[in-house]
Amino acid sequence: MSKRIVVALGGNALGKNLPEQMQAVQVTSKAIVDLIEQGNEVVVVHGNGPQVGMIANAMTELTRSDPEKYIPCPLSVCGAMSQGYIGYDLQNALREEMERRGIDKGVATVLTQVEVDPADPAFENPTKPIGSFMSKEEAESLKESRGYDFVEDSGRGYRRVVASPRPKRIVELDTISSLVAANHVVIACGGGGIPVEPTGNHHLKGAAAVIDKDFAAELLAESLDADYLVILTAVEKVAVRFGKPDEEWLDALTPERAHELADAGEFGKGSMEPKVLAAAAFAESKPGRSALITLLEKARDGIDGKTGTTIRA
Ligand SMILES: Nc1ncnc2c1ncn2[C@@H]1O[C@H](COP(=O)(O)OP(=O)(O)O)[C@@H](O)[C@H]1O
Ligand SMILES: NC(=O)OP(=O)(O)O
Repeated sequence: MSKRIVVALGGNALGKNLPEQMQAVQVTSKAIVDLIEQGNEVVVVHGNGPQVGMIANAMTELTRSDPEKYIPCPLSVCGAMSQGYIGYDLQNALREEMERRGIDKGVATVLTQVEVDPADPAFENPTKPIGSFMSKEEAESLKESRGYDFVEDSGRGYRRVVASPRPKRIVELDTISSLVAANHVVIACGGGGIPVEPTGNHHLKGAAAVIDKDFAAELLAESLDADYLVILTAVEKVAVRFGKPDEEWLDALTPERAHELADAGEFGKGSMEPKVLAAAAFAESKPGRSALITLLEKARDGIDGKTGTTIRA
């Protein structure tokens, strides 16, 4: 039976540079078009951690090269740039894959703003890893020279961390909804959405943050009354005791169990934890809704119930 599916794609699944991204979106598009071919309505949300970090770094280098000539670029604008260039590649790869399979559907990227609360405590406690992975020494040197915060990210190296407030409202929701209703494939809320704060006079002010795309995808899935939230990442299943000799991969979780395990610190902060919490929130938001966390290449098998971790009430 056809379902409305919101697919959240990990930023790390999009490659580390432009040529890698170009290749990665081919694989990604095959997985997504598989779902479209089965008759599902698909809305795509992508991450931007590595990409927004790279853009912010490039813009900072530019300003440092000539502070008279180049003014600093806000993180919200770096987020907007990442939505544009990831959307550009993803939109083209999806269009090409659909054309190859004879699927006649439009595909559009909606530059999406997402409201956050300026009083969100996340602004005082940066947790969102962005940019490339680096050694402890490199991280310490950048902390010293630029004042950035760093964290060790799930055994893969050190990464800069920035504030990651919870998404409150999707500004362009009506536009996204109209495109979905008109049977288009929509790419929206990229990088969790451009974080903005309402000012009370119609202006939306960019916030210095990167929203977690799993939480934004959850909000979008609820707002569009989707049936299924599919979070595609670099592991096939969620684990307990992840990376330890007695690691155990999980086929299924209830939202209650997901919360218990998150409280026990089983999931990487800023990596697996937001995915599990977003999946649990969606599964408990309305009877019949469920979520899946799996490997990008296994999306179809996951939806067919053959793999992945399913979160269902
Ligand atoms: N308990 C866990 N189970 C599985 N993976 C985990 C767990 N804790 C941390 N991780 C890490 O989280 C990663 C997924 O997060 P991340 O790479 O940030 O996602 P994204 O695909 O959105 O970029 C996995 O590849 C794995 O290294
Ligand atoms: N914005 C965001 O959540 O990006 P990642 O998926 O790359 O972490």
